[in-house]
Amino acid sequence: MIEARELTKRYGGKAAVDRLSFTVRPGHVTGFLGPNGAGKSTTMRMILGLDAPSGGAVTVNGRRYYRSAAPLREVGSLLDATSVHGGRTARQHLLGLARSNGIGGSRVDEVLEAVGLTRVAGKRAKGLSLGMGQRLGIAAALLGDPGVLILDEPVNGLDTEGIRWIRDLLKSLAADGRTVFLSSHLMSEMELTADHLIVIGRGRLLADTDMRDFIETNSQGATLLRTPGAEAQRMRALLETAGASVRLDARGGWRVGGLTPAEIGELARTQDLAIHELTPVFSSLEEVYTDMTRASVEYRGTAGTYEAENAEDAENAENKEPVR
Ligand SMILES: Nc1ncnc2c1ncn2[C@@H]1O[C@H](COP(=O)(O)OP(=O)(O)OP(=O)(O)O)[C@@H](O)[C@H]1O
Repeated sequence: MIEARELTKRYGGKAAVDRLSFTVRPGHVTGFLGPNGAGKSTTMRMILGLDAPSGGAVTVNGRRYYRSAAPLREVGSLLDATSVHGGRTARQHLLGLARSNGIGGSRVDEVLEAVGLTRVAGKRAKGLSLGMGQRLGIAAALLGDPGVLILDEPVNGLDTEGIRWIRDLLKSLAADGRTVFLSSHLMSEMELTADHLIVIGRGRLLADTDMRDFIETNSQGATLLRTPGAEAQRMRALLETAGASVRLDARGGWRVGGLTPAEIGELARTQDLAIHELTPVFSSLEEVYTDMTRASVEYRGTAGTYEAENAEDAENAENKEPVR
């Protein structure tokens, strides 16, 4: 269990983390979301005792983590997979960590096997691919068989198979009763992996909520509509005339907003148009998250005029209560 209470970190005059309170519970995969610069890494570093809070406190299993006698047995973390001595082999790297934490050498072989690096265990870290380096970081996090895992962007650099592997791994670790806390900018992956979410923006809590509740409560209701190809444009025109928003859905068919499925069906009947599918759909995590954090985006490409566009949004967001 990780508990943050009024956790704050200031750099100069600026609050990178601003009175953040949340609890990360065992038995769940908790996703930690926020735009670039929102304060995720700073929060994780404070949990691990690598940065000192300017105010408030954060504990792991009720204690400040840096006071732990056998840290790797309590918390496994992956913050930066490239922070490995390039001249050491994968096995040497893990053996060094194991020794300094009183962990036997046989565990090193177990975790190498678990992350699929046994074949390259004798290879120097600087010769490992991005994905292999990421797996080595995950192996180090698992080394002490810890009850709490804190992973900053663990799928960074992993291929499709690797992403699926880590999804299954994290879910099974949570199902074993461990506390799993991870950040990622890959929303589609987060939607599949996490069952709870903590969302921050500009260092402040925006939401601390169950994943399904978050999506269902904040979704713009819409309907997926499929019609025979020959009638699609007539159907679209009919819906738009009735005031609906209609756009192509990535899965094929139209995504219709502003009308209920029953209203769509009745409209189609008036023009004798056939319907092959009419399914209520929720927004994706990405859509809900993008709406929620729009005001908190600190770094944005120049195609959007951020300062002017968001000044008012940001003010409104700061006065909002977090979603719980
Ligand atoms: N050592 C530091 N000195 C000064 N400012 C810092 C320092 N570390 C972080 N910051 C600032 O604190 C804010 C939060 O940064 P942080 O890296 O925690 O965000 P993040 O949510 O992890 O971002 P990203 O998604 O880009 O990794 C940013 O404005 C960053 O510039």
